[in-house]
Amino acid sequence: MLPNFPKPLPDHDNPTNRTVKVDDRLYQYLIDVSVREHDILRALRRETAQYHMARMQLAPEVGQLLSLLVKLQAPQKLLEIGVFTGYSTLSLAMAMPESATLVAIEKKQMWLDIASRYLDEAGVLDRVTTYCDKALPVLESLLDEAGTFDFIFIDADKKNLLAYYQLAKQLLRPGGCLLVDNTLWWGNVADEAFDDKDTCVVRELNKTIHQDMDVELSLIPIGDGLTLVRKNL
Ligand SMILES: C[S@@+](CC[C@H](N)C(=O)[O-])C[C@H]1O[C@@H](n2cnc3c(N)ncnc32)[C@H](O)[C@@H]1O
Repeated sequence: MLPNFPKPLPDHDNPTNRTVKVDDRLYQYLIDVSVREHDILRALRRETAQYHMARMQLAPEVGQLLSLLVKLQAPQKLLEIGVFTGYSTLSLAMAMPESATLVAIEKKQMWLDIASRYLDEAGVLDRVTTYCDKALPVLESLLDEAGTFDFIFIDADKKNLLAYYQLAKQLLRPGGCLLVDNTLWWGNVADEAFDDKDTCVVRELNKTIHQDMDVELSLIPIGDGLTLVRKNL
C-alpha cells in the first residue's frame, strides 16, 4: 500500500546529496572516535610539519584507510608512486603481510631519506624497495612485471596522472586494487572557474576512470578525495 501522502516525484533522477559536510568540529570528532595513529606515524607527521610542503602529507584518516584496505586484501606486491616523507609508505608497509614487498617511487632523495629512517624504525625497511627517480621511466621499467602487482597507490605529480593510471592498470593484476589520491582536488574539479593544468588533468582522470569498463570504482570524499579502483577479473 502506498503511504497517504507520497512526496511528489522529482522531475529528474539525479541522486540527492546526502554527504555530510565536515567542518573543523566534526573533523575533530571523526579523528577522536576513529583514528588510531601508530606512534611512529605520529612522530613522522610531527617531523614533517616543520617543512613548508607538509600539506602534501597524507591525512591520518586516509593513511588508516589505506592500512585497513591492505589488511583486508593482504596483497603480496605493492607499488606506491609519490612517497614524500613516507606517511603512506609507512601506512602500507606496516599493514602488509610479512611476506609482502613494496616498491616505492619518489624523485627527491631528501624525502626518501626521511621515509627510510622511519621505515627502518618500524622494522619494514628491508621489504621496501625505493627508487629515487621520476616515476614514469621507473613504471615503464617495471612493465616486465605487468599484471603482478596486487595493490597500487598513486599520489605524485598531477601532470603525469593519466600516464600513471594507464601504466598502473597494466602493472595491476586482475582483481587488484588501485587507489588515486586528490581526486576531488580541493573541490576545484567541480568548479569550471578553475582551468589550470592540474585541475584539468584531475578532471580528465576522473572522467577516464568513470568511463573505463575494465574497472569498478568508488570516489570516496575523504581527505582530498580518494578513488578506489578494482581491476576486473
Ligand atoms: C603529495 S606528495 C606524496 C605524499 C605521500 N604519499 C605521503 O603520504 O605523505 C607527492 C610526492 O610526489 C613526488 N613527485 C612529484 N613528481 C614526481 C615524479 N615525476 N616522479 C616521482 N615522484 C614525484 C614529490 O616529490 C612528492 O614528494
